Amino acid sequence: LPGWKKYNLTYRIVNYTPDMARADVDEAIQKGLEVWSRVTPLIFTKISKGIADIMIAFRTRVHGWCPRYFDGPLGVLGHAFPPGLGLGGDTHFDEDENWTKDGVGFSLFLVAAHEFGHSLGLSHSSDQTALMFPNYVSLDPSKYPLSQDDIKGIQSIYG
Ligand SMILES: CC(C)C[C@H](C(=O)NO)C(=O)N[C@@H](CC(N)=O)C(=O)NCc1cccc(N)c1
Ligand SMILES: [Ca+2]
Ligand SMILES: [Zn+2]
Repeated sequence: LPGWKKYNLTYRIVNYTPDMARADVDEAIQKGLEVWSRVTPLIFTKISKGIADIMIAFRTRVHGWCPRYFDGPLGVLGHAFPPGLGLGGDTHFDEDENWTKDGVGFSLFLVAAHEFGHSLGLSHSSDQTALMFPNYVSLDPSKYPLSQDDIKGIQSIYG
């Protein structure tokens, strides 16, 4: 199965976007993870140093040893690697985007929830109502962003 072999996962926010208050970034990431932990036995624990299962960073263009790169404003908003050692689970957000809590720009919460779907083993869905649909649809973040398709997908990995 393409998932993690454990339910207790750690995450670390390696750096912060200047677009938002740190507390708002922490909250958006935590809520993005909660979207998935609500429907699975998964437990996420935040650590502030060392190597976490899910390393989260804001990057631009070619960055570090990451095999994928970003494309400036718009287009690709983020990418995440499927479960595994090293880069596995890691999530990068394109710092050339305008990240926001509830204003102009892209909702960090919504994009994070989508990326974490990848970090947990999901690929894109053709269901237009799914969070894992390839294209960003600015849903009202307060609404429950998971569709039945998302729930079926994640529960097929983490029973
Ligand atoms: C080929 C991939 C590296 C594309 C990349 C993605 O899917 N990352 O997970 C991405 O950033 N796709 C954009 C596509 C776009 N510019 O509309 C996106 O918004 N993905 C994040 C997203 C956020 C929230 C909801 C949904 N459905 C998708
Ligand atoms: Ca971009
Ligand atoms: Zn995606």
